[in-house]
Amino acid sequence: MFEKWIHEKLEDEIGTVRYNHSLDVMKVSMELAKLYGENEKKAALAGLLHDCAKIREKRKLLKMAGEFGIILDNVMKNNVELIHGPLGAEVARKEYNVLDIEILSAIKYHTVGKEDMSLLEKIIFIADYIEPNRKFKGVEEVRKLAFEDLNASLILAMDNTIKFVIYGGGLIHLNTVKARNYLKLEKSLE
Ligand SMILES: Nc1ncnc2c1ncn2[C@@H]1O[C@H](COP(=O)(O)OP(=O)(O)O)[C@@H](O)[C@H]1O
Repeated sequence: MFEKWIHEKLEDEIGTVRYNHSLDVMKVSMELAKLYGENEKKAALAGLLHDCAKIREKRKLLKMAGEFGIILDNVMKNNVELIHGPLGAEVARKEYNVLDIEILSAIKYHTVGKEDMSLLEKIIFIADYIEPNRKFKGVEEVRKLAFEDLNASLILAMDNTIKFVIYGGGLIHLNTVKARNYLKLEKSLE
């Protein structure tokens, strides 16, 4: 769907398993875009590139974040895996020539979310959570809900993630708390 070099570079950078996950996220993102009236091509590109900075080596991740001038908050310093969102937006812009700020923002916030998310941000967040190879407990319910009530599916996914992180003794990213609270308030006004 996109130029061959994009696919080749992506697979080379993040490995075949992550690349295949990205293709699945791309497909689900397009389905959701069609259902909820978002631009399918934008959803496809954001879905494809959402993990473009998913680098395993902690040192390389931190080095790149430094080079791109990304300011790390305490939660990101504690769990460097979370850096791949904001770093991904920078990599997508500089290395994959993505200029669309809505796509870049969807990549940036795909793991932790943010307060008052756009439709595209919501779609990429939930597509990453429900793509067909995700097998964890509770995913079925979120998967079903995503096609019936997008906001409700996001709340459930965020609740699950918050519980999962607490269970593992980790730090919850504040964006996720803000995103969840905003969605809950929004829902109560529906
Ligand atoms: N909102 C959050 N706050 C803190 N940690 C989180 C949050 N969301 C995800 N994490 C943690 O960050 C890591 C990466 O998450 P994610 O990118 O969703 O994983 P995956 O590799 O399955 O795509 C996981 O270990 C997860 O526990």
